[in-house]
Amino acid sequence: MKNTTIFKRLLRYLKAYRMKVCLVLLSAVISTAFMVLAPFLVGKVTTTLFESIAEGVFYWETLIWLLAGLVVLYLVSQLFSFLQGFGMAKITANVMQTLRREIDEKMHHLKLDYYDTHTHGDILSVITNDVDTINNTISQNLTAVVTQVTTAIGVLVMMLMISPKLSFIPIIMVPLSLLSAAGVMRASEKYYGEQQDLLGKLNGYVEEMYNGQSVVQTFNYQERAKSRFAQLNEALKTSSRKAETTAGAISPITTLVNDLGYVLCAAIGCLWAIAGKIAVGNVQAMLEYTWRFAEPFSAIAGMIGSFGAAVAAGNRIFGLLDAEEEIPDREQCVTPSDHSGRVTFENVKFGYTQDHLLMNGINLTVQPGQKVAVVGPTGAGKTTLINLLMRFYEVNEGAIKVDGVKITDMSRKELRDRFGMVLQDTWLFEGTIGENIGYAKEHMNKEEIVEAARSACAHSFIKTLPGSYDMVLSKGAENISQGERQLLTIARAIASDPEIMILDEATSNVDTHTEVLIQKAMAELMKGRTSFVIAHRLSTIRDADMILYMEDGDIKEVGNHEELMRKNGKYAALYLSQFG
Ligand SMILES: Nc1ncnc2c1ncn2[C@@H]1O[C@H](COP(=O)(O)OP(=O)(O)OP(=O)(O)O)[C@@H](O)[C@H]1O
Repeated sequence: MKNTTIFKRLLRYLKAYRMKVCLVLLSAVISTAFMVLAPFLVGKVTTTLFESIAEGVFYWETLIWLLAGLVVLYLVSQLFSFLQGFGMAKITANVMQTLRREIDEKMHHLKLDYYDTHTHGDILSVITNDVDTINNTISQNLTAVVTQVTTAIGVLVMMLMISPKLSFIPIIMVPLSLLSAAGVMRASEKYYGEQQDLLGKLNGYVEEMYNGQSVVQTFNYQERAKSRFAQLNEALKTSSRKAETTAGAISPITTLVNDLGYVLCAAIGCLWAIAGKIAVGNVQAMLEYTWRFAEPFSAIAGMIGSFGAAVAAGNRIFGLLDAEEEIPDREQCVTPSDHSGRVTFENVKFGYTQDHLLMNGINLTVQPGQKVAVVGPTGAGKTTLINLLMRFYEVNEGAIKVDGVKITDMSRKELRDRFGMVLQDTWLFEGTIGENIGYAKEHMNKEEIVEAARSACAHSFIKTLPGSYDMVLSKGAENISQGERQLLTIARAIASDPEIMILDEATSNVDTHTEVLIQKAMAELMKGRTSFVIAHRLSTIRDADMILYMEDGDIKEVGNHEELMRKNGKYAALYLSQFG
């Protein structure tokens, strides 16, 4: 996306507050203009004092008026500066709230492949860091640009009013200092680029080595790891030193050029004052203005970096906001009258990418209450079958029906309400055990929660935990064991009482006793419901009503265990490879 397009889109968010933005900018202009007038009045005070001393008459009245004028100037300037800051903070807070709301809303409608192609850290960084970067740029730099431009114009006007000839010195010196700074800046940018690259490499290396500490030790890789780290660290030190020393020269160079201009202005001003061509106070005011004239230019140059960061952040935010969305639900959704849990696949074709079909025409009918086991080697398409059933992805051709209605004709909520899922990846949130079980359904009472836990064989272990159902689970439920986590997710699924269950590899990584408990709980969960079980361990699915053997995205064999064993095909080979 072009930088100008990003800026225009960002500015569009301010459109809703255009009146307020105008008032804020007007306040910034007024505050700065009053500030710019101050040195002129201070100069007048000096001239009056000088004349009083020279003439031996003290001009009290003029002095009091001038000082009172100064107080008013400062007061008005600070008042408008406060109004500007207050107004801008309110506007940016509202704009950021809108931006975050839009991102959040978008995330609920994104096509699932967005999550496949972007890491969680990346998406999180958009909603936090990138929005924050925009926030800082709008709140700090937008008004600062106006303030600095007003200052530059105001100071220039004042200098030209006081002494057009003396004004030539700062007018020439400022661009000269900026040009010399630009040369040094280009050199330092190169070193900064190198530094960022090396920093990225070092971070990546450290992460890899620390995460894989046990592997590093197993392979006795410590010494090589240390020497590689030392190499990267040394290179980073050199490029950081070069970047910092070059960048460090910018400020002394520009200050020196501006200081020379200042001295020149002072020398000429003094000579002219002695010759009576200019009032003493005006020389003082000119010196002050010379000083102030350089400031806006270096401030704006400093802001260019932050505008660059805002453009990069905007690019990422709009990249997310423009990402393709899932197809919306139909306006007139159909609600199946039947709640039996019948599932059919009719000539379903599907591919994750346009140019490659994974499934080439799946046909399947599952009767209500049947237990279907899906087996096959890794990458066979077992998870994909479930993803399509839950409508996480859209089929390319054909139709999937639940209780006689195409899933594309139902609302997603209606469809997903009919399903319960117990996955290997047990998702539990920070909260009490009771809340986690009750999450399945609104307004569950304590008895219903305990009943669900009993059916899931989870009640007895929950009773032994400190706090029982009120025990608070930590993030990722790290304070209970893997098996206990699985029993809790089964209890939650039982509590939700869905008509179709999906169970994915729920019994891995647990001890034998817990595995028996989990199998009992799962049997309870599947009772009277249509269920799909994805299992690698074939012992658990021998009693399935239907076994689907999948390979390369298609169903190669269908039947119950005895039928498939008699067939002596791929399922039989897989079974025999596990049980001899
Ligand atoms: N999000 C995705 N984008 C692109 N390709 C994918 C995606 N998910 C899976 N695939 C590919 O589709 C094929 C089927 O994957 P799937 O996850 O359904 O297999 P699986 O049978 O569940 O495997 P496993 O037993 O290892 O979990 C694989 O070749 C896989 O690489």
